[in-house]
Amino acid sequence: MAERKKRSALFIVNPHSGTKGKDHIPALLNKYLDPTIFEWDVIFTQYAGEARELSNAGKEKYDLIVATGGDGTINEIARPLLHSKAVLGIIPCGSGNGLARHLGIPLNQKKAIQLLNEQHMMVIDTIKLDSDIFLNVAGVGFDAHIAQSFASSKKRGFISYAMIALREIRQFRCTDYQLTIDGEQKIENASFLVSIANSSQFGNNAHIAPTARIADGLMDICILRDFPFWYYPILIYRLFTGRLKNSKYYQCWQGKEALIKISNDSDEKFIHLDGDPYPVKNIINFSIDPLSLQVACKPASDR
Ligand SMILES: Nc1ncnc2c1ncn2[C@@H]1O[C@H](COP(=O)(O)OP(=O)(O)OP(=O)(O)O)[C@@H](O)[C@H]1O
Repeated sequence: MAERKKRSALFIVNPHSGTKGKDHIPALLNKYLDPTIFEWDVIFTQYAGEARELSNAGKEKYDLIVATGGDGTINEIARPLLHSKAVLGIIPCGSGNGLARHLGIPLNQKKAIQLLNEQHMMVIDTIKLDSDIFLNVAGVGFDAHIAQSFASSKKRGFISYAMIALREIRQFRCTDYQLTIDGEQKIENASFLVSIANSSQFGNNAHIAPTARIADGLMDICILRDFPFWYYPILIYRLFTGRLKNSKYYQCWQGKEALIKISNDSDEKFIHLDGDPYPVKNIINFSIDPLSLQVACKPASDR
């Protein structure tokens, strides 16, 4: 009987992501990835941006390209894979793991590898802005400000992120944003942040868009208005329990296109895309790219 052709997989490991070491990943793959289904290569990145180059070079050769890192690593690897035949896999090793959590991919690395053996996948939306894309959440305001500080911090992980947020909250100044969704103007006053969400959470179960669906052809556009300092603990509680919708400082819309205009006198310098900071322009145009990426995940009934 003819032997079934094996699926080829490339594991791209970001040693810089999250707080845990990654040296054990090749041994874990040897132990738990099914060699009757897959043949595979493993590459550790040497610098930021290399994951994207490796993914681009590998997308014709490999059936599956697996991001072994956090949302920033996933973003880099996914960019060349849009509308291609290659499937994105995820072994969550980041600080927040927002997309993996949304998709129900186990945070346990052994279980995440075993899930790849099951060969389930779904097709998800992604969101475009100029020449960039993101898969999970992007935004301007406080979260972009924190993303910038976090990127230059030597320590990763949730505790480091939370410490930076606590330090920065007191001196942070809100900005005036004009927000237009599908041609209709929604707000033009001060906001603490504006988030564009494809999935429901930033990571670490911080649900900025609790009802967002990742394959519905829509993005969720959420704002948090300026709030008094005493409200901060209540906000954190609502964020982590998926109850932001009940807050009078929160509003969320859905749409296919969104335009954010940042006021000229703002000192806003960054936007974050999947948690990584980029220089921001005064006018940002987002549009949904429906069902543009294949991702290995649990069957719908198990999510
Ligand atoms: N070898 C490397 N050296 C330094 N930085 C790297 C390297 N490989 C990738 N990077 C960069 O590391 C950054 C952080 O990675 P990533 O976002 O995956 O982890 P994280 O921030 O800890 O997790 P999360 O995004 O889930 O919170 C990314 O911007 C990525 O471009």
